[in-house]
Amino acid sequence: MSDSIVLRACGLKKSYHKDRIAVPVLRGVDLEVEQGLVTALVGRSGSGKSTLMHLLATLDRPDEGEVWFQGSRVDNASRAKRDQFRNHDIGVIFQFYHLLPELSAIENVLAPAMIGQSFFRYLKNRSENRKRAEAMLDRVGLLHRATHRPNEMSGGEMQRVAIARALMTDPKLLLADEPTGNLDTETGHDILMLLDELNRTDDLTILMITHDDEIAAGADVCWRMKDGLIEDNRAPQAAAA
Ligand SMILES: Nc1ncnc2c1ncn2[C@@H]1O[C@H](COP(=O)(O)OP(=O)(O)OP(=O)(O)O)[C@@H](O)[C@H]1O
Repeated sequence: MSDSIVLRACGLKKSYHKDRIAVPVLRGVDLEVEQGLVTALVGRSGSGKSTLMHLLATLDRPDEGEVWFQGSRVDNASRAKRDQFRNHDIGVIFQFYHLLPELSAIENVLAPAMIGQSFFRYLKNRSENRKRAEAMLDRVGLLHRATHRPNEMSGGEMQRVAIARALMTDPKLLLADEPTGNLDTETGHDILMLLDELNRTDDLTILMITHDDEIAAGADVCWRMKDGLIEDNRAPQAAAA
């Protein structure tokens, strides 16, 4: 794998089963994500984008094919290696934020540190973890909402908390599944600006799933998906045309 490719999918296939009948959703997907770029994966609803993202994040396993991260195969790695990959190497954000409703903003941001470290290590690093969580909330402009719970925040604020949480472990790659899909146009634009800034200033590599051609047009690279296959990979402006 070339050094500049952070994540690569080769020949990914996935079917869901309904009444013992296999429904193919991914039919042999090849995809590459280049270091330092914002890559868009664009396709219509039902084309298989979220299924693919789950496989890339090792939240689910492919029926066939491979997922490689920085030269190591992750789809069939040991549970410990997949945990390491999910908890440290990548950050994931979703359309509906997936925040824990009982926890405040800062507790949500701290959650990956709690999951990724042993209990005793977490206790030992408690003040360091807290400082990092505060810094991440500050990074997304929400330190003043640290003690607020999700039901006391707007959609845009919840997505910022989710981004801060994803940044907590200093990931090399951010996977974003329709990050603006639940937001009004202006708030969605603010979130895209924040992601763009994280890419440019913090050198965060981003793979963003979207059904919106206009959003894809803002990416450095655009992969277009149709019916469980990558249709093409071209400059985003051309893809949006
Ligand atoms: N757990 C499941 N069981 C059965 N079928 C599923 C399951 N998850 C997804 N599917 C089907 O797989 C296909 C692809 O779904 P997926 O969510 O990956 O598409 P998508 O491109 O992300 O769509 P959207 O933009 O609407 O989220 C759809 O036809 C969906 O109905």
